[in-house]
Amino acid sequence: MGRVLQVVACCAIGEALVWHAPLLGRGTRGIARVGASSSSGDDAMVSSSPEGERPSARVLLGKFYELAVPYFKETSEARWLLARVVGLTLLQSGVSVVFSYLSRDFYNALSAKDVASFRDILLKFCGALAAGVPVTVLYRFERETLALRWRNWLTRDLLGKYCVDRKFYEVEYNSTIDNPDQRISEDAAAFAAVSLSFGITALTSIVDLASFSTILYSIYPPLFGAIVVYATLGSVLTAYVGRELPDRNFRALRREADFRYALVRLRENAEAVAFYDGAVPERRRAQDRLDRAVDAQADVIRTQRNVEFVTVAYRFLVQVLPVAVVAPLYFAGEVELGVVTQSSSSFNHVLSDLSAIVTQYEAIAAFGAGLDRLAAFADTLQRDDDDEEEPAAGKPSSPDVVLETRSLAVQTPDGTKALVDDLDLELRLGQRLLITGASGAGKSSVLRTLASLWRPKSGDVSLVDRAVFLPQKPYCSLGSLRDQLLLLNTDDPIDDDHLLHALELVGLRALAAIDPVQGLGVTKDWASMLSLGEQQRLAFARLVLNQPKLAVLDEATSALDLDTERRMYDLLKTKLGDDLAVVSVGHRPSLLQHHDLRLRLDGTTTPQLEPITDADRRAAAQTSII
Ligand SMILES: Nc1ncnc2c1ncn2[C@@H]1O[C@H](COP(=O)(O)OP(=O)(O)OP(=O)(O)O)[C@@H](O)[C@H]1O
Repeated sequence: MGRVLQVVACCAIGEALVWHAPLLGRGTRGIARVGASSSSGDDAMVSSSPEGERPSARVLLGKFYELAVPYFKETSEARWLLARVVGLTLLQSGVSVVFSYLSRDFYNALSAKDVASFRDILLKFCGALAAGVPVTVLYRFERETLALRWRNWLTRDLLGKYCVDRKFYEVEYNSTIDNPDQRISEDAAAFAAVSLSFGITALTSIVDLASFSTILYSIYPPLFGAIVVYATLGSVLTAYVGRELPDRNFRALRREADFRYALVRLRENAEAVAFYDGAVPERRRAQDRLDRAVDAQADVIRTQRNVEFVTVAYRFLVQVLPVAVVAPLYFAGEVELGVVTQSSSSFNHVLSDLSAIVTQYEAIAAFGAGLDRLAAFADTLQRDDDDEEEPAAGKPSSPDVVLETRSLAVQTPDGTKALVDDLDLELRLGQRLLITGASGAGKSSVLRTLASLWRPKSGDVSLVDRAVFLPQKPYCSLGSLRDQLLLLNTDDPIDDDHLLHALELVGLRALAAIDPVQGLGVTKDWASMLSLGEQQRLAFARLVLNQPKLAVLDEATSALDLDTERRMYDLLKTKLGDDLAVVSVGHRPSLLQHHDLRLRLDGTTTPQLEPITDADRRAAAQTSII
């Protein structure tokens, strides 16, 4: 019975549902995580709950409330639209009742061969059509408009929370949430459409139930009793036969997402897999996951078959049951033929209102799964909001200081690895600091902490406002060549001559000539078209255009030849000179030429800060790595 209540609590009645299993299974892990390892057959990818552990009806209802209500609380337009939809829903039910009576009179006139009444009813029928058609059309239009606006609001709300304070980074690296992209786009849209569908059908059902029950009762009270017994029996029997269905549905969704993720990994890493000749293990892995998904789906369809034995018999029986109950009255001449047909159509109406579990068992279970996913995502965004303050850096104590750390201790976000202890650093305009150390020593982690991506274990970081970080992996946004150059200058207008000059300085002027008509407006998939070195040079062009006070470069020249590396650092020197401080991370000895201070992470947690001398530079020139 708990399962029955759970399903009923999700919503009273459902009709055509769009939130289907395939939709939920359409999963990709976040692109940034594609290179990361995924646990084999990890079923915890789709839902926030572990396999087999679905939230209770009460929890689901709470989640539904939290997701659904804010839109209607916050915008008066939403309330008006909802009011219109509710009004049209009631009118729509009224239209059904009117047609039920017209149909009764129609058949009565027909069986009595009463031509005058028949004509009269045909006229009434045309009048009812004139009123009923606009109601039906507008009902659907307003309802879809509301679903669209609700989706828009919900998606914007999630997107806003996701993009604020680098939440996308938190979600990607510090949470168990998979596929945030899918949740923001597809799950939010499905939530709005399905919730509305459920809400409206629930309302329609209540109104229908009241009006058609009255009709049934007025025709013949035992008919009303028959329907209550029939619907109750049907619902209980279906819930019992299909009791495994929600869990099996959940499992099938997870495994489908697992399978899709294996394919996405292959697509995203196509070049690396081709170089490694790794298609065979990738295929084996994908096939394993496909097998698991197919097994889970086979379980689902077996259970569905059993449920269908009940539901199909139920639907067939209802064709004759009301007529069979009223037939004795008709044979006894106590009611006319129209009453028999009206009782049949009213019976069908009431039955569909009472038969939520029978008709929508699978759909409601799928809705619960989707709701759980979306709510878990919203919770994560909200939880981070309620957490302690973001680890924002303070401001340096003096105008020519661009970066200061006081007793800074750095550790990995999970707290398992202490990387740096007690770092005191003061960097002034014009100074150039190189951070060196073995792979895995914590160089990038120090930069992440300086950029406030990671919370310091202890100590403070102060940073000028105009600081720019270039990550190890170059980044190109979607958009034109101009957009790539202005990535750091989204607010300042910069004319095309300056942009072209910056391209010239980094040896990429030819990019503006790819399309002579569009010039800087040319749009390509820059990340896959440009070589790694070209993307790194593009990043230097951005620096020149942005003119920051502090540039933090994480192996930003690793893909460049030594000559180009020198030209890039010289460019910063000639263009920005003493108005810029630089912090670089790198392994190459050549980098010593471009820096005057060195922070050595030598495997202990105590970093060594030292000036770089000419002797160091000469000695380093004899080695291949520093
Ligand atoms: N999000 C994370 N969670 C847990 N450990 C992490 C995380 N990110 C990095 N680490 C670990 O922290 C250590 C330092 O990583 P970091 O990227 O700072 O090294 P690095 O010195 O920059 O190395 P490389 O020169 O190879 O780029 C590594 O052992 C790494 O595995």
